[in-house]
Amino acid sequence: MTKKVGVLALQGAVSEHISQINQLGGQGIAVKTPADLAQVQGLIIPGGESTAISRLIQQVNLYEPIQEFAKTNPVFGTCAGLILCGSGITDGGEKLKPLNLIDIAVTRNGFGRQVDSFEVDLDIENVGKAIPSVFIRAPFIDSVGQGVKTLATYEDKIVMAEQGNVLVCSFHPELTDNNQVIGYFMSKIAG
Ligand SMILES: NC(=O)CC[C@H](N)C(=O)O
Repeated sequence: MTKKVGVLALQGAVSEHISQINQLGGQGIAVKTPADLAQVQGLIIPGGESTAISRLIQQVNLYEPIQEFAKTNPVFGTCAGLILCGSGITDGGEKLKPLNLIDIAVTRNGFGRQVDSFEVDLDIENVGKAIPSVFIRAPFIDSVGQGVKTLATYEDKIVMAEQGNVLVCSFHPELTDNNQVIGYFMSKIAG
């Protein structure tokens, strides 16, 4: 059966995720409402601007539905989506209500102060070696709680992790031709 994979489509990098999902044999679906969410078996929260996405999640009444969804279905937060899936923001101050799906504390724009955007090859546990990864004003994970597994680091910073159904990464897996990271997420969705 074709896996229906939602991409939260309120703001940010939506279409590139949908085309990778489709290339991998799934059906990518833009999720804008709780009714859309009810149709999918996994959800990607994409990169973009985390405070804007946070505000929109609350406006369209998706905050609790996403939390419920994540109890039984895989969720993948990329870049701004990682910030939203986390449980706290170390550098604080911003009006952002994280979804608390994975026990990580995050620094926003962690690499952004040094250089805005860069590409590196990462060795990612469970996924593969030398995976091209694009970082754009990317956050990093400062600390992980018990039960969170680190999958990749860059310059000693945690940039990819998972806890049960919930996967997060600092970079944009949809922006290269390599689809192994999104393929890994799709393997977590029951067939
Ligand atoms: N590429 C991205 O998603 C950037 C995230 C952005 N810096 C934020 O904090 O929301």
